[in-house]
This record gives sequence, structure tokens and C-alpha cells, in this order.
Amino acid sequence: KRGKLPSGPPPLPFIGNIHQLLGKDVHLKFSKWVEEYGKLYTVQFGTKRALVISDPKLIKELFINPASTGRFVMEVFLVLGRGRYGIVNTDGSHWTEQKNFSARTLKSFGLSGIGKIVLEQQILRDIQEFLDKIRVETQSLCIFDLTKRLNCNVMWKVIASGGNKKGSETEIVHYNHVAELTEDYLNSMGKGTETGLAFLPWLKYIAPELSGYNHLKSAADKVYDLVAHHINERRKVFVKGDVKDVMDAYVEKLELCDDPKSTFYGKNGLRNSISSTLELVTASGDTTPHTINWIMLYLAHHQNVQQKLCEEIDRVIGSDRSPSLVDRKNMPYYEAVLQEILRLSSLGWMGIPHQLLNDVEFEGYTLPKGLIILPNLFYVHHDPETWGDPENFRPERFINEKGSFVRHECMMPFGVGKRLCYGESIARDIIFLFIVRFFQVAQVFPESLETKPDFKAKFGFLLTAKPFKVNLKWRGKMVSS
Ligand code: HEM
Repeated sequence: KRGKLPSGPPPLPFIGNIHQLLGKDVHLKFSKWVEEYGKLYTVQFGTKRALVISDPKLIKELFINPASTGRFVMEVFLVLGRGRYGIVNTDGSHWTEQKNFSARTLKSFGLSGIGKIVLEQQILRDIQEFLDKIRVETQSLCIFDLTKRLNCNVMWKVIASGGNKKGSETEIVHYNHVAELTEDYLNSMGKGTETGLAFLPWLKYIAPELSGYNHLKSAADKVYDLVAHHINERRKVFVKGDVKDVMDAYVEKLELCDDPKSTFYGKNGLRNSISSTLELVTASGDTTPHTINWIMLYLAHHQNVQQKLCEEIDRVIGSDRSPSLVDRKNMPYYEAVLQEILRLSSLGWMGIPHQLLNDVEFEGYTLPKGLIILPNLFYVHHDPETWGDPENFRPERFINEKGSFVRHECMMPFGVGKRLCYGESIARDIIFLFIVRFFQVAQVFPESLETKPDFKAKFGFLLTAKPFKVNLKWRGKMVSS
């Protein structure tokens, strides 16, 4: 099959399949095409060809090959990093150096690092504040707006807490500002996926307003300037060895780098550090709170599952103490609920597109260098051949006869292979602390009995739950953490 690629929906001259990929619910079109063309097919973005892979084994096989770690650079990300800097927009040795440093630093200052106990306590205090705030609400509540802020606070603590006086007025104003700017950028990124800008960068020239480019650029600039400002301020007061958070670690790395070949060296070093830090803020800004939001939606409409989760919380933690991350290993049902929601929601429905760095022999085809690779994660998580009843919410599918949680090799919500999401661990930790603490003291119900559940996702760069409200009922004691 040399020179040939798997077929797919017939492309039109110049635009390829773009006319079929604009607007809403593109993930469902990608699934429909699996039925027509099989688990390997190609689509055409203008002049660029993309291979869509819908088989988990094949995704794994290709994504562990170093040739597949190239990044197809999307305008919606490029505009944020102001070029190919940082992690998401880079590949090769540039990407390796930036990603390794970022992953290591996140680990050190996140929930598995040196200050993990203090951070866990701080997060629980933030969650307590959140609970206190909603406790006075008697009306039905849109939880998402609050969890988004909460998540941003947590991440900004990991990234830049060392520069702020804990609990001060400025800290709160500052956190809210970071959250607002991040949200604006993330919303415009979703819009850019709908209008096609993500795959057709030239739209910014012919339809800058309509494609959402103008708004995207101004939102991206604001959040970039904010992070750049903080890094530059820290550089002015840099003290070697005084590293309190992720941002300090970047500043130290920049100040001490004397290797011109390093991606931390000189002006480009600064650009890379700003981009990489920025990516931590934006990559976590939507993903974690939207996952929490999906959990709320499913549990509000599946009282039996919520009941079982509450029973597990009561059994393992009780009501006299706050949860701790060490409880997680004793909570298989929680793990199964999260896994089932990650499967059903498939937030990152096509991951972030890869691009081949070299020719690759794959399934009898010679895939050419430069080919875009799209893992059809939504389909993988909904394939009837794998799941039998993919549309049903059934956490039990991840529980074995002994009552233990079992992993499933077809689950890949955080991607797979060498470019796997390295925020998985902190995302899982934050979600655990939030959900378990929340259901330790509260229950959620649909806004009204007539409210019909709508589990169909709102389409964008991420698949998110449509806005909804829940009613709360308080249970257990409001133990303070
Ligand atoms: C439920 C939460 C999350 C989900 C479902 C998720 C999912 C994903 C997926 C599917 C990818 C694409 C992997 C690929 O390119 O093949 C990705 C990449 C990435 N994620 Fe996450 N993510 C989540 C949370 C986070 C958090 C909290 C952070 C940061 C703290 C983060 C940082 C990143 C970064 C920087 C990349 C790009 C990595 C690269 O280009 O090599 N993610 N994520």
C-alpha cells in the first residue's frame, strides 16, 4: 500500500472535508465515519491530510513510536504561546526538555511533592470555603462557575503561591483575575474549534472577526501578559536556592542556564518558560472543573449511584474527619464512578493532534512524514464492540467480582503514549478531594423533577456538559479541615 492511505469521506478541491467539519457535534461525525470507512480513515483539512484512528490498540501502537510525537500546531494554541514555544506547540528535543522540566516541577510542587500535606490542607480549606459559600444558597445552583474558580485557585497556588501573602485581599482579587482571563481565553478557543480556525489558520486573514480570531488573540494576549509580568517580577528579586513554587523553579532555571543549546537559554528561554507556565494554567483551567461538572450532572440524575458513593465515603472516611488522598486506594467505587464519567464525557474527544516526524510503516501503509494523526478518543470510549452498552452510565463495568476497581485497556481519557497528559495525576487528586469532600456533606438532585437530563455534550475543543443547575441537600457534619 506504498503511496496509498486509508480512504475516507471524499474531499472537495482546496477545502478538503472542512465543510463537513464545521459547526457542532463534529465528534459524532467522526464516529459515523467509522461505520462507513472503518477504524482507520483519512480526512482532509484544506491541503493537509489527517489519519483518524479509532482502534485503541492501534492508537497505542502508533503513539509509543517516537515518530508520532510531532505536534500539528493549531492556531488556537499558537496564538497563546506567540509561536512555537513551551510544550503543547513544540516537538523533538525542544519539547522533551520543556516537558520533562515542567512535569518534574509540577510533581515537586503538586500533590505528590515535598509540600503535599500542606497543599492538601490548603485545598481542603478552599473546598470548605466553597461549601460555606453555597451553604447559604437556598435556590438551585450552577456549581460549575464556583468549581472553575476553585480549581484555578488551586493551580495558581501550585504555580505561583510563593509570591503572594496567603489569604490576603490581594491574593483573592489576584486569583479571580487569573481565573477570568483564563476563562476568556478558553471560551474563545472553543469557539475557534467550532468556526474551523483550529484547523484552517488562514481564516484569521479572511475572516478575523467571524472566525473568532480577533477575540481569541486579545484574550490570549491578556493571559500571556499576566504570566510574563509575574515571571519578570520574580526575576528582579531572584535568590538562588529560594524556590517556593513552579514559577520560582522556572526563574531559577532561566537565571542559571548558561548553555546556548538549551531551550531555557536567553530570550527564547524566557519565551519558553512563559509559554510552559501558561500552558499549566490553561490546560488545567477547563479540564478539571468540567470533569467535576460532568460528575455532578450524572450523579444528580442517578441517585442510586450517588447513594452508593455516599455509602463508600461514610464507610471509609466517616463524618468526623476530612478526606485525604491516602483514602483513594480504599475507594474502588469512587474510582469506578470517575472512570465511567471520563469514558462517557470523553472531554478531550480527539486529544491534541499529533503529526508524524518521519515516515512510518503502519498496518501495511507507509504513513508519510507530516501526516496529522487524530486519535478518535470519543469513539474508543463509546465503541459498542468494546463496551456492549456504551450509552449507559454503569460504573460497575469497572468493578470486578471481588469489589475491586479494574482498569480497562481501552480507557485513554488523558491520551496515551509518549505525549500523554502529564497533568493527569494532579487532576485526579483535585477531583478526588473535591468530590469526596462534597458528597461527604451534601447530596445533589435535579433542579426539578420535570427536568429532563441532557447528557449530550456541548461541542468545542472539549466536550462539556451544557449548563445545568442542581438542588442541594445537606448530609453529615460540616467538619472543618
Ligand atoms: C480531567 C482532566 C484532564 C484531561 C481529561 C486531560 C486530557 C489531555 C489529553 C487527551 C491530552 C492530549 C495528549 C496528546 O497530545 O496525545 C492532554 C495534554 C496535555 N495536558 Fe491534559 N488533561 C487534563 C488535565 C490536565 C491538567 C490539570 C494539566 C496541567 C496541570 C494538563 C496539562 C496538559 C498539557 C501541558 C498537555 C500537552 C502535553 C504535550 O503537548 O506533550 N492537563 N491532556
